[in-house]
Amino acid sequence: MTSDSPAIQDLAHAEGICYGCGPAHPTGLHIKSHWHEDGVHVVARFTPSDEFVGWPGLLYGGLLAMLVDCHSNWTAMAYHYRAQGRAPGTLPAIHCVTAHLGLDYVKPTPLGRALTLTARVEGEVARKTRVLCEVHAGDVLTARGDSIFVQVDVDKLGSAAQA
Ligand SMILES: CCCCCCCCCC(=O)SCCNC(=O)CCNC(=O)[C@H](O)C(C)(C)COP(=O)(O)OP(=O)(O)OC[C@H]1O[C@@H](n2cnc3c(N)ncnc32)[C@H](O)[C@@H]1OP(=O)(O)O
Repeated sequence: MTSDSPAIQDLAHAEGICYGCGPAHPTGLHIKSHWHEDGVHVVARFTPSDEFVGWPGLLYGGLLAMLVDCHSNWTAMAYHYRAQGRAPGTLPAIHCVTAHLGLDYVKPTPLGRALTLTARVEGEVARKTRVLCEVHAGDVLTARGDSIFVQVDVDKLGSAAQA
C-alpha cells in the first residue's frame, strides 16, 4: 500500500464534506483509501477513538458500517476511474452512492486497535458495482461487507436534497 501518497479521496474530492470520508469535513472520520500494490485491493486503515464504544472494550457496530460504507464506495469509484484509464481527480468526476450496504459482523471488534479495511470489486465495473470488503483487527476478521454502489449524476443528488 502506498499510504504515503495522497489518498483517493484527497485526489478525487478534496472538497468533499461526507462525515465519513470527506477531506473537508471539519470533525468527520476522514477515512483514507489507497490502492494496494497488488492492484486488486483498495485498503484503508482506521483506529477508532474510545468515543465509538458499543460495549466495554468493543467497537460500536454503526461505526463499522460507516467505515465499510465509505471505503467500499471509494473502492467502486477507484475502479471506475481505472476502468476509464484515468486517475482520480481527472474530469469528469465520477460519483457513486450506496444502493445497498450489506454487513456481517463476524467477531466482536476491539476498541483501541488499528483496523484494516480491504476491499475489491466483484464482477463488472458498471453503473451498478458490487464491492466486497473485509475488516481485520490484527489478524482477526471481524466484519465482512457485500454492498452495491450505483454511479449517479451529482446534479440530481443536489435537486433530491432540495425536494
Ligand atoms: C457523491 C459521492 C461523494 C462521496 C461520498 C461518499 C458517501 C459514502 C456512501 C454513502 O453513504 S451514499 C449515501 C447513501 N445512499 C443514498 O442516499 C442513495 C439513495 N438511493 C438512490 O439515490 C437511488 O436509489 C439509486 C441511485 C441508488 C438507484 O436508483 P436509480 O433509479 O438511479 O437506479 P435504478 O433503479 O435504475 O438501479 C440501478 C441498478 O442498481 C440496482 N439497485 C438499485 N437499488 C438497489 C438496492 N438497494 N440493492 C441492490 N441493487 C439496487 C437496480 O436493481 C439496478 O440494477 P440493474 O441495472 O442490474 O437492473
